[in-house]
Amino acid sequence: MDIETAHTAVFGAGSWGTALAYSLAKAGHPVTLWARREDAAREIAATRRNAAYLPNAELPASLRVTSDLHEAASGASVWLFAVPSQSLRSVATQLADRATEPEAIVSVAKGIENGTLLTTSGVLREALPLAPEARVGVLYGPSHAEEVALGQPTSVVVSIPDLAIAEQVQALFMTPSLRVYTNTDLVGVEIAGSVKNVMALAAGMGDGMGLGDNAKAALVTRGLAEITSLGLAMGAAAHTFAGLAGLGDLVVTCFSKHSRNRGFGEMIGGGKSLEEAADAMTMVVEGMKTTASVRELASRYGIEMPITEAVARVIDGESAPYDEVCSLMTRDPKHEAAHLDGSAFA
Ligand SMILES: NC(=O)C1=CN([C@@H]2O[C@H](COP(=O)(O)OP(=O)(O)OC[C@H]3O[C@@H](n4cnc5c(N)ncnc54)[C@H](OP(=O)(O)O)[C@@H]3O)[C@@H](O)[C@H]2O)C=CC1
Ligand SMILES: O=C(CO)COP(=O)(O)O
Repeated sequence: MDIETAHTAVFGAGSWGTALAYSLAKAGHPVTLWARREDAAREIAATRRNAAYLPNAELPASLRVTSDLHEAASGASVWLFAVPSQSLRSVATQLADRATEPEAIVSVAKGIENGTLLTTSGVLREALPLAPEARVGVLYGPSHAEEVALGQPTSVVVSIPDLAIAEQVQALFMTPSLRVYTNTDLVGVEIAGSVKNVMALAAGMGDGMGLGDNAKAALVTRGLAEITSLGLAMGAAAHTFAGLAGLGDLVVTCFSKHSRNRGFGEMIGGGKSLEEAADAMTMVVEGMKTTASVRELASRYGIEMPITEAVARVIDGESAPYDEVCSLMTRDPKHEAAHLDGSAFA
């Protein structure tokens, strides 16, 4: 891939797809942004702004926008999927016939598909069977779109099985304000980046209930223990959970004012019903559906995930956030590193 001329198709014109398309275009790379609605594509193209999802970025004139999926894919060396994880399959399937064309296929959607329990690269491998598996991966890490659009320093990680391709994608996305690392532990990066949304819902509930910094620090730490134990059981490398997709993304999502997952949790913790909170959201809250998938994965791999269970019970309307805090605090005593020594949470 010639980094200077490589054309990227960004599928999904929400906040993250728009921010990444903006970053690439501003760096001088050819980019086409696909929006599923024709009116949205027309408005973005005409105003050079995505008023609904990322109003602060003025999109370069070079950035093409279309609602025609095949037009967006045409001639692209990199396919970047930026639609919600539960919609990824339906979008990718439409491109199945031409999946041999791109040199890299990258998901930035963070979630675990309901039913199949697949991570997003797994969904792409199934939806695009003609694509060589070594070219399919993810770009994850602590990266709120609003800050990327402002050029605030941000570091992310690209994970694609073929390291040479990962390094090309790394070079393509690198700018002075967007630093990209590589990591070949795809399952670890995806589990870390997806399960953190469950923890961010819990962090937000704590914020809504007025819990303090001690509680948030404990949640992040024990949340990371849960994520790590699930990831290790699924074959991930331990170092990933201390990296950008692990600790990095967990911290930013649990603390940031920009996080939709944390914000949604805050409304629930503050006493809003699930319906009221959903009505107040205009953007995707991935953790809501991913929680059910993570709960099933925990059961499949025999991993105890008490925070995930607590979030799932609140989402299912089986209990209230404060009751779950009390239950978590009064569980049986444990060794802090039980999840690392193979004895699991006996
Ligand atoms: N925002 C961020 O800072 C970051 C987001 N991510 C991840 O990126 C993914 C996308 O999130 P984000 O851009 O923030 O989401 P937004 O809620 O900002 O936008 C969602 C976008 O997806 C489109 N969309 C929704 N449903 C479908 C569908 N069924 N088919 C096709 N397109 C659809 C929406 O189109 P329409 O307007 O027509 O509904 C909209 O363009 C998520 O997995 C998220 O976790 C990752 C890192 C950072
Ligand atoms: O993944 C993200 C930041 O890295 C975005 O998180 P939210 O979806 O909670 O806003």
